[in-house]
Amino acid sequence: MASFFFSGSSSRAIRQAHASLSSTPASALLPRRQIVRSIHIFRDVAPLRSHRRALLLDGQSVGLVPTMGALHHGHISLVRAAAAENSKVFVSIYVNPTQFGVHEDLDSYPKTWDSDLHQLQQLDDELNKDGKGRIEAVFAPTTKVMYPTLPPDSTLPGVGSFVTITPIASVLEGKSRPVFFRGVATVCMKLFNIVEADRVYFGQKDVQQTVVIKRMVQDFHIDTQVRIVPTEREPDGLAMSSRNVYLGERRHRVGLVLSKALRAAENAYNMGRTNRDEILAFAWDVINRMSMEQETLEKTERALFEVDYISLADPDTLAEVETVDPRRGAILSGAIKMLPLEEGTGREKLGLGEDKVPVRLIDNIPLQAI
Ligand SMILES: Nc1ncnc2c1ncn2[C@@H]1O[C@H](COP(=O)(O)OP(=O)(O)OP(=O)(O)O)[C@@H](O)[C@H]1O
Ligand SMILES: CC(C)(CO)[C@@H](O)C(=O)[O-]
Ligand code: BAL
Repeated sequence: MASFFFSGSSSRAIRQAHASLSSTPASALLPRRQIVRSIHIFRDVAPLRSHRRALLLDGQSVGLVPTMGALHHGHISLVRAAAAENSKVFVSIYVNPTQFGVHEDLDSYPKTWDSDLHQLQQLDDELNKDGKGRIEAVFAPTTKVMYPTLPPDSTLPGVGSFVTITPIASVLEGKSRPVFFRGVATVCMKLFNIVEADRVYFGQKDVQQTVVIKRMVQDFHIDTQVRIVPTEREPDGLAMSSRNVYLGERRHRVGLVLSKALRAAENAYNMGRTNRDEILAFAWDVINRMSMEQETLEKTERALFEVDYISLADPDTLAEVETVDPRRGAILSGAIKMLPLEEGTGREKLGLGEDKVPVRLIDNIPLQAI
């Protein structure tokens, strides 16, 4: 049975974390004496580093899974992938302010610390039984730890030490979220420097993030290998995402339009089409039909959405392509914004925040090279 061990934290942080843990039914179930092993929780850099150094001297390999918490099956699949090829897995949980624009959802970003720890603990018990690598540590830094000299700045051009990767970071997601990839690259550079992992794990769901991180690792000669793990989906096809907790059943059902549209375009490619307009027409057909259908419904029945982009792009540069070269493949991706519900019925299952929070959904499908 795994348990948690607070390593090198300030006493206040320890008390807070214990208070948080002790409120979970899971921690109440932990046996009092039979503690076989602990997952370390680090809040600061120095104790993590000395622990990491000991692992290095002991010949252990380390995989890092960066997250913003609110863990779901997508995150769990990343941890599984890390445990399959490293003896020790570090999971970071940190909601990084510099990747949120000033009007974005930093304040409402879901935080589920107790459930996150519980899931990691359960997974670690399972990994132990299967003889796989183990979850060694959770790194949950404070913002003062991550941004030690200046408070984090989400404005442009902004004040502080930043990593910028251009032009990849300015297209697609970067166009709508201009500070996003600067924040992601900056915090990942910090995490990579702190943990010095042999391998780092990212989800295909955030495809542009994977391209930015791979480029950063290459250009800055960071000594780690970047692994990309396939997108985990709900049974109906919706890509799992922490923000999905804000989708009630109506917005969830309508939000499926994105994965369906991308799937239709993928089918067109698989049937031999390579021309951009022809492939994307299949996606737009699905979207336009859903959009028109929603507009004809009553406010109590519909869920409106806005399309940000539907893209067909090169897998390495994310530059839009006119024709897919089947030897290279391509990335089909899209983003839509689910608008708040206008009127409820009083009978349907609502999401967190009663479906009043706008939700950005992103998804992508790699078109395979053949
Ligand atoms: N459905 C998924 N399948 C595989 N990996 C995923 C999935 N969702 C997220 N990840 C990966 O988990 C890592 C941490 O992501 P993050 O904590 O932001 O969760 P998220 O679900 O992407 O949240 P958000 O709602 O903010 O997009 C990233 O590498 C991300 O790509
Ligand atoms: C990589 C990451 C943890 C950086 O904050 C975040 O962008 C995410 O969760 O995908
Ligand atoms: N998964 C990427 C984090 C974000 O959207 O803020």
